[in-house]
Amino acid sequence: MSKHHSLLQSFGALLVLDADSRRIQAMSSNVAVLLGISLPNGRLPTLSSVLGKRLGQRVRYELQGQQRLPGPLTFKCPARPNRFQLHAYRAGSHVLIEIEPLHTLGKQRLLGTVNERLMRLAEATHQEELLDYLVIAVQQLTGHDRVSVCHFDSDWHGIIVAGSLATERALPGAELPVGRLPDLLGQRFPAKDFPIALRRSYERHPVRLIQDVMAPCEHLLPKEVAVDVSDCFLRAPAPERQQYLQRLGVRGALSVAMQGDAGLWGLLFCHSASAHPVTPPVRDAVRTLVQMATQRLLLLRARQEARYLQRVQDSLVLSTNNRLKPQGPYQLFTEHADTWRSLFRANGVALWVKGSVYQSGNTPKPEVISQLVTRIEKAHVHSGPWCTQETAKEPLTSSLDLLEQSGVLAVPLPTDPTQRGWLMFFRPEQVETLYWAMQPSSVPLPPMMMSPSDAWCEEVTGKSEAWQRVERLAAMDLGEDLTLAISAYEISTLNMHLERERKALAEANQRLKQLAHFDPLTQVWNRYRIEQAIDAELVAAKRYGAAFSVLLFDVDHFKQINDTLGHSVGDDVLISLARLVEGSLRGCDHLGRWGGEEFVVLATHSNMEAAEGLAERLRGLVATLEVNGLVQPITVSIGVTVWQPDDSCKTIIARADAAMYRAKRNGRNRVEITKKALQE
Ligand SMILES: Nc1nc2c(ncn2[C@@H]2O[C@H](COP(=O)(O)OP(=O)(O)OP(=O)(O)O)[C@@H](O)[C@H]2O)c(=O)[nH]1
Repeated sequence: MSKHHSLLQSFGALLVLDADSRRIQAMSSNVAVLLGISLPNGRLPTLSSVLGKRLGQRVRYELQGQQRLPGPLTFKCPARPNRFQLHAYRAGSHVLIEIEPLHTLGKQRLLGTVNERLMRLAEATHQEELLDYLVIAVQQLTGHDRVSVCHFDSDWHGIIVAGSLATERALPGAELPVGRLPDLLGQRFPAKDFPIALRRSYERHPVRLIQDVMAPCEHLLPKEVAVDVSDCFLRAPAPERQQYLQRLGVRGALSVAMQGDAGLWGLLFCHSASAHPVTPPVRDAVRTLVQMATQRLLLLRARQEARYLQRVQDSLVLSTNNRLKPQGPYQLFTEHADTWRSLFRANGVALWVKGSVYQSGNTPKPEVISQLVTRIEKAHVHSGPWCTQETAKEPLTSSLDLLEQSGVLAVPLPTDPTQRGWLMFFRPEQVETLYWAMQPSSVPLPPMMMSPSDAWCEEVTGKSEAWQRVERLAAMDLGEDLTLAISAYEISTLNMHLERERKALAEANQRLKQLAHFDPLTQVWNRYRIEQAIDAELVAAKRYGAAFSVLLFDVDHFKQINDTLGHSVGDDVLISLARLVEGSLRGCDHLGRWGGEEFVVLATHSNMEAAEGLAERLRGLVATLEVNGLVQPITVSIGVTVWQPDDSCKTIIARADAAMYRAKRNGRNRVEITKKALQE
């Protein structure tokens, strides 16, 4: 325990009891004076002689099994006109009772004032308005010379973001106003002014009141009792804190922590150049106002961030739009780069996808962007964004020629498992002048003496504006959306290729089928296909007894046509004949080219009589055929047979063939039939 911990500020008194809250084991040296009681010489008084029997019992009773009393208790001492308030709580193996005098300011009136101010705070719609109102309200309540709100940045430097000064009061007859402290608005305090121990202590005890930095301290008597008074309101400020406040010209101080959702957001300071008493109700009221304002502040910031994220969300139409009409990275980039630049307050944006670089605004050269991608890709393996606001000092970027860009925010796009894409935003250098109220370690001592009210000035160069947490979050959202959009495009392109290939395959299959089943010259079934059809008919006939017939016909003197008029006329004859015959058949009958100038007709559901009739009809039809260059009529000789049980394709064709030869032998241009099975 440091030495100053056994010293207490004189505006209140402290009693140290045993763990049962029965006996006083130590107390501050001012108890008798503060409460107006006389104490026995040389030994410690009883608790009831200091607090009265009833109050002592109450404290003991209410602290049983508890760490602290739920709230302060007030009491009166017969020798004093005012009332007192006490806080009781446990500290190690002791119970501590802190006693403070209550002044005569009407509590009721204070409550009304505080309520009215709370209402006003709750109505604030902007951070600036809220904090301005807070400092004015607190200043009016406490009457300190200067009330300021100090906000911590990510390096724990403090910046004064709101301030209120007392309106100048002149002493009667004096020319100069009293209690003048300089305005600190916009000035900074270095992180070393807020060491971690100090910040921790604010987290435990949000309120710190020092009524008079210079006031002599009260000792704890007897000194041998080891008491931890670090939780005490009344603990005396550490000597270094005292010196610090004195350097600031401050004698009376009240400070209240503003606790954010991620640690200490800032502090509210009340400073006076002279000693400044603050009554417990006022101190509690300030604490309530600050807490309320902090809540409101967090809410306003959360709303502002939500609005920003919503704007980013609204710009994320890519994934839905792109599903309907997929766009490639280039189109997406050209369409949206301007919006992205404005949302991320960047003056350049670049997209790197599979070695291609798309750029908009002020960006480094494409080859530099590619180099940067290679470096980040190696050094930054996780999926979050990477950023710097000081490219010249950042090892990854310091040797790259990023032109005037000092800030980079890069978001990985996992479009491909082996090679991620990157979306990058660039911000230029933003030269900034910082005013330090207390000298930071980064600024050398000023060349000339400065008055305490002057600030140290620091010119910050080589840095861009910082990338806010919400901007980094939004960039991740955008990165995910863009990844989806690019993937959708790649999938649709792949599908298009697949579809094209599928069509080509289907066409090839179709051609193959054509080649396998159709005669290339006449486009009627080929021999293979007509044999298949006859086989199928044979199976059906065997099972159901449905008779069918086969007609085999051959063009008469076809050789002569070829020889006299040429092969191409011969081809034309075969083509025209096949078309004519096929066109005249029933849907259930089939024509096939058997070979050369021989054709087969498969007539289903057909007996001999019907088949003979069909053959005669075809013979007559063929005779009407006219072919360019041919004078004489074309005739055919047709052999007809009908299905017999135990037929095979071979036997039925052989019978038709025999009939056809008979037709040839009997003078051509005629129909012959073979009814019975041929003799082997
Ligand atoms: N132009 C053409 N001629 C073919 C085709 N296939 C076979 N030929 C010819 O058809 C002729 C058939 O002649 P032959 O078997 O002697 O029969 P033909 O001259 O019709 O006499 P008959 O059948 O006895 O009336 C041959 O000269 C074959 O070269 C073809 O695809 N195109």
